[in-house]
Amino acid sequence: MLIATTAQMRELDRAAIEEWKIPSTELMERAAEGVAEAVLKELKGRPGKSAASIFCGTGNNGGDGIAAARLLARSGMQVRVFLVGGYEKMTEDAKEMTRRLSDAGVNLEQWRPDAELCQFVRRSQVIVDALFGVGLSRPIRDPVLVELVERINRAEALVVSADIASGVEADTGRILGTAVHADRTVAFTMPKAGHFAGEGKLCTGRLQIWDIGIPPALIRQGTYWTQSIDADYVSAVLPRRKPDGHKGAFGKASLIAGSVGYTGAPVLAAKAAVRTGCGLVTLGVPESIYAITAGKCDEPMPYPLPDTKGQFSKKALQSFRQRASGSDAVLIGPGVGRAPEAAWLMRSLLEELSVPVVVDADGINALEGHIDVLDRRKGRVTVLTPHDGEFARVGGDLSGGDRLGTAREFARAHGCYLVLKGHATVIASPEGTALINTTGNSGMAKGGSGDVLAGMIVSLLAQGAGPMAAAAAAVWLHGRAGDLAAQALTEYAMTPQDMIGRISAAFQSIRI
Ligand SMILES: NC(=O)C1=CN([C@@H]2O[C@H](COP(=O)(O)OP(=O)(O)OC[C@H]3O[C@@H](n4cnc5c(N)ncnc54)[C@H](O)[C@@H]3O)[C@@H](O)[C@H]2O)[C@@H](O)CC1
Ligand SMILES: [K+]
Repeated sequence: MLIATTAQMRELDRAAIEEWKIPSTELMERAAEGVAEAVLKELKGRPGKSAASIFCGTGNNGGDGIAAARLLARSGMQVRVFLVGGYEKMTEDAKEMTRRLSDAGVNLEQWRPDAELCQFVRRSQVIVDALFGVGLSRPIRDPVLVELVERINRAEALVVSADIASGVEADTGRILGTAVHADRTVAFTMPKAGHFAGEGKLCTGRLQIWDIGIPPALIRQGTYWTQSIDADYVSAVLPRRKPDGHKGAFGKASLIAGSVGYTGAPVLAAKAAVRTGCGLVTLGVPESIYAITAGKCDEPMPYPLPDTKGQFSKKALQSFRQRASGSDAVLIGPGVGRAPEAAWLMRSLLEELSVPVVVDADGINALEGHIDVLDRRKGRVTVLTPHDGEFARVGGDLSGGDRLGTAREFARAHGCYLVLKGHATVIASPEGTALINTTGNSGMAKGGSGDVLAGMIVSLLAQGAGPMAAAAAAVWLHGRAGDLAAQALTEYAMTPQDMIGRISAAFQSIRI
């Protein structure tokens, strides 16, 4: 799904109102219909037997809530509508909705956490959160608001957020102060990054996009730099398989991985690469672990490279050149260790390889203090796959909490493709585009999971996918395989090996 920025949302609303002469109150009424419909659809009992507490801020998000309250009252629900903030601060449209509400016989009440109101909130089956939308501009600090957000989050009621969970920064997914944890979010016109990225994802609940009547022609005019990755996206970008292709037609991936102490990483990466479809997977490992690696590999082709004290030595470079010539894509780093010669090898490979290179784990660590090596690859394809710790080692600063923005900046500055792994993995390109993944679970946060992903990415690159396509498809399929493994085995017990076994089922869940 294409993701709009708050600036783009404002521009769409403005153009619809000023250029297309669509009354702003009409847009607000449509937004309210979306919220009311979501509430009524989810309601367990009959509307006449149900109560809703509707919390409204003073901006237009609050206006949406006030309008939704009228629609819910009309359905027979017992609604009480609470304004949080001063009446005089309300926008004109929100005031207009207040008049319409009062014409329908419902009053807008000032929120105060007294016993009687709190009692009503406690017995409400539904809470509508219309405190802040894309206009949230600073952290929520007002004690009345902070207490209210906590109250909403403690409540048993179904919580439906209008546009975005209040407290989530729409462009980043950061929580500003505190935030509502919604069960459902009805987002207007287009999704925002905050629905998918960072902690915002956890506050969103089930997301629904609701058309409020912005002309499609206006929406099409925009250039959207961010997208979420879903099954349709993956099936669109996956390299097609030629019916008459032989194994050479599906690419050769060369992996350089492993050390004494890390014998699993190379095998996991290589097996995942095979499972993801490439024709040939070769795997260079330090001599000391060759025998054990060979014993674990059937389809991938392992070979020994010179090592010293169990990690690659400088001599491995020459041997790798001979073995890996003709590769379509290379993966370096899983489990290679951090000894100086192994790190030197990682950097030397980056300097000389002209084919796409995926740099994972200790391959990334080898760039600590040597980021110039990465910069010199500008123009060649490099996919870096750090988790937060590795990202920090190469200068990625996540202290601001904006994973999306930070990833985008890094990719642009260093001319690489960045796969910033974690909850809602972000992928950023040197051109400034970014993707946010929607699959995966905490059962994947286990050693070996990253090796599987790296193998999947290099496999797709070898098959001819572009770097964004390869990264996006691999990340989504990897998460999907993880979700399927969790369903079958629980997040506790599932292993990266189990995920490799479910890559096939992940493929089956998309149109191919
Ligand atoms: N015509 C439009 O522009 C439409 C807007 N719509 C709704 O309007 C929303 C945007 O409305 P607004 O731009 O009025 O913004 P919001 O309603 O999101 O909030 C802005 C208000 O909150 C205040 N505020 C921001 N951060 C605060 C904080 N931390 N503590 C206390 N107060 C804070 C601001 O000063 C401002 O008064 C959208 O998310 C959507 O829900 C929809 O009604 C559709 C049409
Ligand atoms: K909201």
